[in-house]
Order: sequence, then structure tokens, then C-alpha cells
Amino acid sequence: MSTSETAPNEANDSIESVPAPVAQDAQAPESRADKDVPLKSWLGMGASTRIRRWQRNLQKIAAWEPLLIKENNEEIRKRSLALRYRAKSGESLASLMPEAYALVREAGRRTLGMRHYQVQMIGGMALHEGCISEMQTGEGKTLTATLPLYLHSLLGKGSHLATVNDYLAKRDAEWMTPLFRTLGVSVGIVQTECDQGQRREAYNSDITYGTAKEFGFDFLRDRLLLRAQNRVQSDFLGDGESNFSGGGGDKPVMRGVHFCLVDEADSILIDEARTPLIIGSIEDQVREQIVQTYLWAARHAPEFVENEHFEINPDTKQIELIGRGRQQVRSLPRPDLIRTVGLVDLYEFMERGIKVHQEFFLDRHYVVRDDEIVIVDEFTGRLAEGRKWRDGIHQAIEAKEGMEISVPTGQAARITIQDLFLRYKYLAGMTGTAATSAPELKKIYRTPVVRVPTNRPPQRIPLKDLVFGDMHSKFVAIVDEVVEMNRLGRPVLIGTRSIDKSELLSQMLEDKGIKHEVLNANKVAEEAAIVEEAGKRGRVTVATNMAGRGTDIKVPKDVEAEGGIHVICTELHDSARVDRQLIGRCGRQGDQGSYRQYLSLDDDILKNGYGPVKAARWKQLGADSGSSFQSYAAMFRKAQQKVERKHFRDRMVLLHHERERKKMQRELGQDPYLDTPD
Ligand SMILES: Nc1ncnc2c1ncn2[C@@H]1O[C@H](COP(=O)(O)OP(=O)(O)OP(=O)(O)O)[C@@H](O)[C@H]1O
Repeated sequence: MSTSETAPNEANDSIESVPAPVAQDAQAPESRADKDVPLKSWLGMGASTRIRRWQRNLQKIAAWEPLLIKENNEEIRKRSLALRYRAKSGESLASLMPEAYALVREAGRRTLGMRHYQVQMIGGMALHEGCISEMQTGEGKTLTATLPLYLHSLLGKGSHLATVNDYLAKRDAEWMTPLFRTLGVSVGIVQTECDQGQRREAYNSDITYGTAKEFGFDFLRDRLLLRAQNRVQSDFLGDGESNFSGGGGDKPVMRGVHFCLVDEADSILIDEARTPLIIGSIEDQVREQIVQTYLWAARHAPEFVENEHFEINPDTKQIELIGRGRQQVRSLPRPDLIRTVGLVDLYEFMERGIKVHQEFFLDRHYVVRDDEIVIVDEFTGRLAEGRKWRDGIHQAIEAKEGMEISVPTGQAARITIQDLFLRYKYLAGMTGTAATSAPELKKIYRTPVVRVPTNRPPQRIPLKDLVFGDMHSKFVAIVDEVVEMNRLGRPVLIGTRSIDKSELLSQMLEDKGIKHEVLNANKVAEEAAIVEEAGKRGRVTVATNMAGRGTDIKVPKDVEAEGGIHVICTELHDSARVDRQLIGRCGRQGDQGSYRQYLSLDDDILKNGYGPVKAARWKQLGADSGSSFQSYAAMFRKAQQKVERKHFRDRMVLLHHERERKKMQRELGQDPYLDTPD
């Protein structure tokens, strides 16, 4: 992976923290809106070599600013094109980085009214060096991402941003497009509903936004396609330099895997990594296309005449179309469905059709029995039950006899998230919550976590955890707290673990006459709109923990003055990261905010962490006794750690099995992604 321009693996510890900024950079231009980090305050604080390097780079970037600010858009674009030229001529990205990042910052300032903060530049440098940048929620990861995405796009090999859902991919891409456009960089978006053509176009763009899932499925579909076209010769898809062009017929949509920036890295690289991405079989439409092509070839094969349209190779006995035969193929009417089949494939289907028409005869070479073709053994004259001709001959005969065509259901293909992302030559990630997963991220993906300081000091206040005997008494207390916050005019965001619990809580709020919105994870786009409003005075929003992720909650000044948003976590999630994501909805960008964790002895986390027997005992205790349960608070966090460790083990086991399987299959000469056991 690494060249002189990257040094992803040099940190020995799992997390490296960049010291927090404290005052304003005296040299920055007056026009900018943010308060820059004083470089001096970072020096002499035991900063690592890497951080010192970044500090020097910050100065280099800043030095470009007075010049760029005076240039017009056309000059900026030309500068960007010149950078691309230099990158393609072999200049290292590391040496181009200061100018490139300065350009991106200037483009952001002009088009989006957002000039990258110093901490975002630091985050961007960490990303360029193959790290996971841990940036608190609301610190502007979307804008930070533009830096390494642009830098890597200069090489013209594709620069991918993988996020968790279609909505975020589209939103972020559209949001950042004006910035990229100023730099002459094209942006593509892959969405679940995109067809192959749209996907290809998106991947051909300089920068492509999409979900990890779609990237994985496209990788697998391409591989299946190449296999179908006999073009998977070696394990070349992951070299980042793949050239898929050439050959007829359908082409793969991706053009290799060069750089990927994973947003919400811990969710994608860790939480989602427990289940591999699997394509079960050939899609219905592709299957139907194959069937139709066999039928089409069988219908027209009798029209082809030896030596006029085709010849029989004396050595191989293969049928080979000649010029007029090919012309005849091209001029034949084709049903709509097979219009997209490549010519080379059509010639092959036709040659097969002719072969079957000329050389395979009913009741001599085969018989039809119970709607099946059964081969007659040419030596013994007996029926060879269960045997099939290969290379599509069997299917061509079925087509000729007007029988159901036994196109194989398709080779199941699978890839783990780990494999998918490790195939990228350069990998980086962003997250708000990597702390607990730092060792795992480093071990599996070789991506050290760098903790980037916040632009403004955080002011989020944690309130004491409260423990109750059962869910009902917990919910009653929660409703009381909502009433109290409501009275103060502060907005409240409540996170629940499941939809039915959010509905129950909603009913209880309703009974108290508290106006509120209920969200669950089904309608991401609508949710985003509601979550955005959730910071308004007196708003109460009940959501499952997934809801509103990645959405910025706008807090009006007067609400902010009264303490900002209050977040209520009704239960611990299996993963502490998800809890922190919810908490991160308040106190964004140094705003005020507070949060409280509510717990009860019948919470799922106890069952998941300690097992059903112990959990039942506590549940009983909670139901029977009316006393205080505050002393149990620590037990809940321990349960959560147990569950996290179990999930970690599951992921390691999956990784181990996958590794072993792949090794074995490679030894057998199989493709580990396509020749998958069911
Ligand atoms: N340099 C900047 N100047 C001005 N505003 C900025 C800047 N960077 C980010 N913002 C603003 O900060 C807000 C949060 O940005 P963004 O949604 O990218 O944060 P995030 O880190 O992705 O948060 P989350 O983790 O919740 O997804 C946005 O409203 C954005 O406009």
C-alpha cells in the first residue's frame, strides 16, 4: 500500500490525539469566518512527528490562501487541472497536497460559504495518510471529506466515498458538488435503484459517492459478469489499476478500487462487518436475457449455410462464422430484451445454435424424456442419465427442442466488508465514535485512529444515569423529565431501542398532552427533515437510535442560550457507539447541550450481556422491590462491554473462516468470491 506519500501505519498506539486548539491564528485573512488554530500552541506539547508535519503543512496551505483568494473561478479551475496533470505525470500526492487542500478550501469558501477550519484540514491530512479521523459529531465531516477525495481524484483512478445509506450518499454528494465543480471535478452518485448504465457513469466520475453495500454488490456483479465472459483470469480486480475495457457485450461498472473514504467508519467497518454481502444468483432479468438469446439463436440457426455463412474448423471441428455470417447475425431481428447483448456474445450463441442444428439429432444423440434432454452415450448406445453437455450445448439443444432452458441459477457470490475495503489501495475513514474500536480498526484495516480536536470546546453536559426497576417506571420518569424541559423551552430528543418502545413512549407523552414527533428508521429522508427541526423551542422528538444519523440539528440562538438540546437515552444499545451517536445530536460544534442515560432492570442489554437466567433474576427484583436501584448502574455498562466483546469475537471468527476458505479455494484454483459454498 504505502509509498513515500503515505505513512498509515507508523503510529504504535491505537489512538493518537491532536492537542486541542486554543486561540486565533494571527496570519489568517480577515474574510474568513472561523477561528483558526494557533500553530504555536501545538508545538512543544510533545506532539508526534506526524503532528508536527501536519502543522508545517497547515502553514504551507495557509501560504497559498492570499494568492488564491484573488484569483477568479476560471483561474482556480485551471490551477486544479494543472494539479491533475502533475499528479498523472507522477508527482507525489504528498507534494501536491498543500496546494490541493488550499484550492479545496478556497472552493468551499466561494461556493458553499464554508471555509475549512484548521481542525478540518488536520482531519483531511490524517485521511490522506490512511488514518481514521475521529471527529465529534457536527464537526463537519462532510466538508472534511472533500479534501482527500479531491486529492486522490487527481490521479484519475476514481475516489470513492462510502457511507451508510443512499440518502446520505446523495445528500452529501449534492451538497459538495458546487465545490468540486469549481475545481473541474465530476461527481457521481450510486443509488440502489441505479441501473448498470447509471452506475458505470457514476464510477467513471472523478469522485463517486455511494453506500458500502452498493460498492460491494457492484464489485461482485462485475466479477460475475467477467466470469460469465471468461475474463476473470487472475485476481486482478483489487490492484486498483484494473482496466475493464475491451471485449464485447456488457462491461463491468467499476473501474478498479483505488481510494475509498469510509464515512461512519466504525458502523461500516465494524458493525456491518459481521455479515458478508451476498448475491444469491443471476438476477431474473439477466437470466431471462440468456434464455431469450438461446431461443433466438435456435430459431435462426437453420438459416445459416455452410461455407456461405460459416466454416467448420478442420482441427477443432468448431463452427466459425465468417464475414457474411456475422453480417447475417447483425441483420437479424432481435427481441428488445437481447438488444443489449454484445455482438461477440451473439456470434457465440449463434455458432452454438448452428452446431446443435447441424450435429446433434433427436433420438440419435439424445432423447427427450419427462421434459428433459437425456444424452445417448455414443459408444454404448445407452442413456447417460444425469449427464449434461457443457459450454451451453445442452441449453442450445433445449432451445431447439422448445423445452424449458436450464440456465444455471447463477453462481452465488459473496464478499465480506473486510475484504471489500482491504482491496482498496488506499483506505481512510471518518467517524465520531471510534474510541472503543480503535485497536480493531488498526488490526484489521491497518488504519490508525487519530482524534481530531473540536473547532470549539465542547459544552455537552452529561447528567447522572438513572436506574429504575422496570420499563414502566423508567418511562414515567422520562415523561416527567420531558415535561420539565418543555417548561424551560428546551427541545428534547429521545432515543429508544425499538419502534414498539418509541410508540409506547409516544402514547405516554400523548396522555400527558405533550406534543411530539415520532420517528423510526424506515423513512430516512423524511426523518432528516424532522430531525433538522428538532432543535426548535419546545420540540419533543422520539426516535429509534438509528434515526436522524448524519443530520444536522439546527439550534436557534435563544434555545442555545437556555441550555440547548437535551438528549434522553432510554436504554443502552448493544454498542456504545450507537449511544454516543445519539448523544452527539446535542452540543454540536461547541453548542450547549445535555444528555441523560435512563436504565431499568428489565433492559435488553442485561439479557444480551449476562444471559437470560441472570437477567430474569434482576427483572424479578425490579418488579418486586420498590427500592432504589442506583447502585446497579455500573452493571449495565459492564453488560454492554460483554456484548461488544462477543460481537468482536464473532467478527474475528468470521474473518478467520473467510481467510481459511479463501486460502483453500485459491489452492484449488477457484475464485473465492464466486465459487462460494451455499
Ligand atoms: N468550515 C465550516 N464553516 C462553516 N460551517 C461549517 C463548516 N464545517 C461544517 N460546517 C457546518 O457544520 C454542520 C455539521 O456538518 P456535518 O453534517 O458535515 O457534520 P458531521 O461531522 O458529519 O456530523 P454527524 O457526525 O452528525 O454526521 C453543517 O451545518 C455545516 O454546514
